[in-house]
Amino acid sequence: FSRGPKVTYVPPALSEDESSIFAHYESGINFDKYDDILVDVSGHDPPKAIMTFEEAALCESLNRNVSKSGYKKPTPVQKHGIPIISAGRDLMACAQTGSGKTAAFLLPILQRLMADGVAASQFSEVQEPEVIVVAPTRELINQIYMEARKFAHGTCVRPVVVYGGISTGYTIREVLKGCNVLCGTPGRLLDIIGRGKIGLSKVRYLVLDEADRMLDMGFEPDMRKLVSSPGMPPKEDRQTLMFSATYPEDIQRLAADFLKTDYLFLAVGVVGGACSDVEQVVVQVTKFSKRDQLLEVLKTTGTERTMVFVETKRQADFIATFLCQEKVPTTSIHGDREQREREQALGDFRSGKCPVLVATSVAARGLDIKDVQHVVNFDLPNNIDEYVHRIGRTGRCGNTGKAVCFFDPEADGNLARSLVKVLSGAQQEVPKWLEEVAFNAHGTIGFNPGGRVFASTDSRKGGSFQNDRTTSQPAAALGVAGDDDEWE
Ligand SMILES: Nc1ncnc2c1ncn2[C@@H]1O[C@H](COP(=O)(O)OP(=O)(O)OP(=O)(O)O)[C@@H](O)[C@H]1O
Repeated sequence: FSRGPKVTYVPPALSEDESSIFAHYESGINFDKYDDILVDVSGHDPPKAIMTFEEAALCESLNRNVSKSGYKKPTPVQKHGIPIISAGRDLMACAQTGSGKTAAFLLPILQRLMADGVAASQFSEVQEPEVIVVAPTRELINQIYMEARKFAHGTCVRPVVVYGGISTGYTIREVLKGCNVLCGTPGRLLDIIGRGKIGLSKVRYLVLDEADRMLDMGFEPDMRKLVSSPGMPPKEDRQTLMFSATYPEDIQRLAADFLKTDYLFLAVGVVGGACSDVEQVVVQVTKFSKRDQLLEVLKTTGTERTMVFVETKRQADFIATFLCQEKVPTTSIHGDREQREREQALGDFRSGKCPVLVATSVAARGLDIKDVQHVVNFDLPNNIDEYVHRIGRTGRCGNTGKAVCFFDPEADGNLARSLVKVLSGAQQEVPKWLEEVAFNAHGTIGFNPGGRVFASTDSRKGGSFQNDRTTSQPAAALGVAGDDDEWE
């Protein structure tokens, strides 16, 4: 697993200060509208949803941590997901970006560990975690770890995080101090397991966040390796939980290999639908006009936090340099930057020191950053699901946001049709010219811009997917992650 020179980076020690552990932003004006979203639970005998956190019957310390986090009532994925997980069922859950999927799995898992009196083992040469959480990028797994650390605060349960780009020696020392909830990116996780530092026989929960990404061609082999690692309980003897905002149908089918046959499928809203709290604007551009138009957009957005997505690592550096020259305080994140730089960039963006972050798709999924008002798709991804994740960096937790996308008919024609569908599915205005591009690109058959575009459907129901995602192409083949970008 070691590529290039030995990594020595050790992340700065985390603050033990409660105000920093529980720092959070407020839910937005549309938080209560979550209640209006249609929810579909399919599969045999699903447990009843809860309406309040009290009904989740969390232990005192978890309850305290939930309220210190500013959570007053559960979001739909939490209302349904928490009792499903507490009932011991396997779950494939799909809910829109920013709607609280992380707490939906962390809370019932931590509750079970607490109820069973699980306590972090003392230092030991082999650690045996009860929970394994995997996610596709370093920054995302770190964020999930921070959430786990927050909810487990003041309890005996110890979460640990492992990911590429930081010193392996340091990582192993952290694991050996005690580890109940092991959060990791696949490569580093398998590395540490392969070194004999982790025993898997006590694993009760396996969580795949951004599950469709974890099971596409890029990561599927790692996931198969993980579940067939020595000691890992078979799916019948563990609980497997999958979360994402998007689920191509073929990935759903493949996911079933990892789940018990009676798993429940939870769809909050339309599978793969964009969050309607994000205002989406599509601007027609040419390859040569993009840079000026970006400046134009940034002028009107001022210093509000903006993420600019580009296709390649080179392009990310290039645009970030260009913006700095234009006196826009900008930083960048992509797979060629060292981990120290990536964390610094994210930190500067989070704190507002650099209000503009130029990113490849490495930052498209899961990142939850306060006050991101704008997302600009300077380059469009080739895959509509990736677009949905990218624009979901704004408009989170009932807050509103705006996404501007530059559409170059020369280069982006293949996305026109699915973009029209996503726009209309989220009740956004569809420009006439875009409809025309979509129409010309694909002819009339099956083209239905105004109609219902996505079925929120469990693939077991068979064939009712009406979207373009019937085959998920691997991120690498599509250039999703900025062609050659590395995810973990
Ligand atoms: N019940 C709640 N009340 C208030 N805030 C909440 C609640 N649940 C989650 N949040 C907050 O909402 C934000 C978004 O949650 P989270 O990151 O889990 O979303 P997500 O569904 O995983 O999104 P993505 O698809 O982008 O990964 C976080 O800041 C989280 O702390």
